[in-house]
Amino acid sequence: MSAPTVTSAQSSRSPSSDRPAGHPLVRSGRIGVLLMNLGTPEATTYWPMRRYLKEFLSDRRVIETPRLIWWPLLNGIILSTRPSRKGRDYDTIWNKELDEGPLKTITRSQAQQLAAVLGETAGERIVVDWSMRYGFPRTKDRIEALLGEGCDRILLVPLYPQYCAATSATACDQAFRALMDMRWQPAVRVAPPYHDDPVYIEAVVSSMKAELAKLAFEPEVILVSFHGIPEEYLQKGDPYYCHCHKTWRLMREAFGWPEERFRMSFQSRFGPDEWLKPYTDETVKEFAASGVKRMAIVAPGFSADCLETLEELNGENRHYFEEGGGTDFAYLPCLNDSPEGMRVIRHVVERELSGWI
Ligand SMILES: C=CC1=C(C)c2cc3[nH]c(cc4nc(cc5[nH]c(cc1n2)c(C)c5CCC(=O)O)C(CCC(=O)O)=C4C)c(C)c3C=C
Ligand SMILES: [Fe+2]
Ligand SMILES: [Fe+2]
Repeated sequence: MSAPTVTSAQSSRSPSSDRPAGHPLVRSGRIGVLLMNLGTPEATTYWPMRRYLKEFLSDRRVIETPRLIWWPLLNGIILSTRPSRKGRDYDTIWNKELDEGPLKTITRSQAQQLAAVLGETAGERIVVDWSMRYGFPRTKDRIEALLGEGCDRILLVPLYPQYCAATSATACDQAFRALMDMRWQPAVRVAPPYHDDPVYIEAVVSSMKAELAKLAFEPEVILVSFHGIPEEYLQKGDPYYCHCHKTWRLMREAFGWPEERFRMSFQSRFGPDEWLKPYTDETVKEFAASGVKRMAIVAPGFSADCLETLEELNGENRHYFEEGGGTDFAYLPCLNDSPEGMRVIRHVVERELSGWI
């Protein structure tokens, strides 16, 4: 397990002069910032993969199918076959040096870099940490660590530009569950989604332009791919589709390309239900079938590269395009811990800390 705490200082203040004899000393006066992402398996072998998928796919925010129907499916066919198959996919993108998924490596680096920049202005007052909704580091453990560091105010930052109950809300649920049995709860704020924030749009577009400038070809079409969700979640009121659509529209306007050359799609369909359309894999196959030879793909909904981008987009979908007759395929990386990516995280965090610092 990793040791994730990233602190910009070790000391804290306590209201000791107001404390009667015998009352326990609780450190206070500092502000915690918790970057929260999705999570990744601890290893690519069967049992760690199974534990990760079981935790993920048992989340009612992710799978809303009635338990009576879902449990036999999950514990029967899904958890006996998917761990090995997906473990092989994770093997292709695994960070061998640190023996972990790239999502973890990148999220840790984002937290470390954020701690460094906030430390320059706020000194010892701010403590930055990071946690995962599934697997490790656990949100509960990191919130307890922040309290131990003297944080009586915590800013929760779900690292999802577009809000979705299956990602942003479940990350917050996990944090709120940790607070439920605390006597002295910290004051808590939640950073809102940033799908239409000009700083985010500008960062995504300038990062894309820089990546495109490195290519030996100009794509005929750019596909903006977002992680999908079941269609039904949209009908039930989830704003995710609208957030994705707005991000795509603002990116296209900033990019200045017509709709036919700047397309949008949804990836990672799971199970037999209808998911948000158009599907990424079908769109890529259609491009190739209609004679497109050069394309680029980008996934602005992911704040860090992961299985869904490195393997599914840059592996699987590249293969579909080339197999269908395409000649040049470019995957444009996520913002990650790049200067543009850190500019976005810092901007969101500093804005949401206003009044606290
Ligand atoms: C089955 C339902 C799923 C929903 C709904 C869903 C929504 C959703 N997920 C992300 C971001 C990521 N998902 C990742 C992997 C992943 N997603 C699902 C299922 C759903 N996701 C599964 C089962 C998996 C694991 C891999 C697999 O078995 O296919 C990841 C990658 C994590 C990594 O370790 O690299 C991310 C990130 C979003 C943004 C989203 C809805 C908006
Ligand atoms: Fe997912
Ligand atoms: Fe996938």
